[in-house]
Amino acid sequence: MTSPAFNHSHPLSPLGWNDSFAAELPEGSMPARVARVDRGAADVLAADGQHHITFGSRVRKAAADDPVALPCVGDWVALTLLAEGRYELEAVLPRRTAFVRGGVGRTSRAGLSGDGQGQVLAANVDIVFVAEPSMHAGDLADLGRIERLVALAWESGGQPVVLVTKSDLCEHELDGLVADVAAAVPGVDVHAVSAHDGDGVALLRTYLDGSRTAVVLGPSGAGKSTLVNTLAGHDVMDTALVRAGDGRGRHTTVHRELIPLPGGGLIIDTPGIRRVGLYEMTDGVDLVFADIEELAGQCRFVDCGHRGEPGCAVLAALEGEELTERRLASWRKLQREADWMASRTDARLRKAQQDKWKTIHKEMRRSGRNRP
Ligand SMILES: Nc1nc2c(ncn2[C@@H]2O[C@H](COP(=O)(O)OP(=O)(O)OP(=O)(O)O)[C@@H](O)[C@H]2O)c(=O)[nH]1
Ligand SMILES: [Zn+2]
Repeated sequence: MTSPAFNHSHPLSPLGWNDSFAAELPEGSMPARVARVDRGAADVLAADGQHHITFGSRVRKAAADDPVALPCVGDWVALTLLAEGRYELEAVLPRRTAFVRGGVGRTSRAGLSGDGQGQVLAANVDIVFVAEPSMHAGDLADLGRIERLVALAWESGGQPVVLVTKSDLCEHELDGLVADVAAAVPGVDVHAVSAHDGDGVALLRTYLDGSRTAVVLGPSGAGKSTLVNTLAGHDVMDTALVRAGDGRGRHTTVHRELIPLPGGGLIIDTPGIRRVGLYEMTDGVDLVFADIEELAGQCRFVDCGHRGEPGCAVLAALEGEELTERRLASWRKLQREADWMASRTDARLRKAQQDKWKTIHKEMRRSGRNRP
């Protein structure tokens, strides 16, 4: 990730504003960050406080063509002052990262274009905390679920950080568990945290240095709310202190989804991002399973299915115990899901699959195999 020169003196710096966004701001407009979106209108945080604003005609038109163009929480937007003295949302500045649900082609990056079906759940998220409880209903942390959510995090363009939560409840050797988790997500930081003991919480804050924006993904009961409340220093679901970049904000009780933290940095917390499952996932899967992808590249046959073909490097690694059965199965499962997801949205692939099935059905009719 590029880290543009940071202008600490700008009143919006605490909300994550930086030179790379500033370079995209249309002349004569005012920057603001979207804290919440509600049917054609948004609550935004600007240097002079919070505004409730409507979308301009250009934004409405773009969104009608492709919902991915709709402003979403975390977006940086350009406001223009209308003659009657109120602001209007004139443009969404290019997103650096985005969580996009469905409908986006393989080639589009960070939600910049779609096929008319996609929805952006959160934008400009720098850090994706993946929370997985150390113990879950008597079971140890679920590695498969961690792999899936980390793949999703890579896919968004953000940096994943895995948190083994509720570490105080771990009935096994915690260091061993953290090592197992780390082995499942090469290149990703893994930390044990406990909101109850406060263990690891200070470390979490360091990821938000430089006014970064984070989300917390994870299953129900992983302790996401507890962590967000701990970082916010209060119960964010009840009242929120609306504070503009310069600290001169007003106090309101509006529930916002973009939460500036007292220690610096921001958290985006929405029902959609909490329920994030496995959406479009292609690059992300490749990154989480970079080790297997590399092995697969060494197989004798380029189209090796790793199911017993001669010269298969993947199965050799399995035999040599460099690779576990669990991890190979997890890779196959996520790849199947990723292909299926892509096939739903990639019209060309969809057509190819239809043709394939047509051929198969034709074959079946010819051979009489579909008859009882
Ligand atoms: N022992 C222990 N319990 C915790 C910890 N963090 C959270 N809990 C408890 O775990 C339960 C679930 O925590 P939540 O923060 O509501 O979990 P969540 O991930 O937000 O769950 P959903 O809202 O269902 O998505 C609550 O009863 C918390 O008090 C921790 O570090 N240690
Ligand atoms: Zn192979």
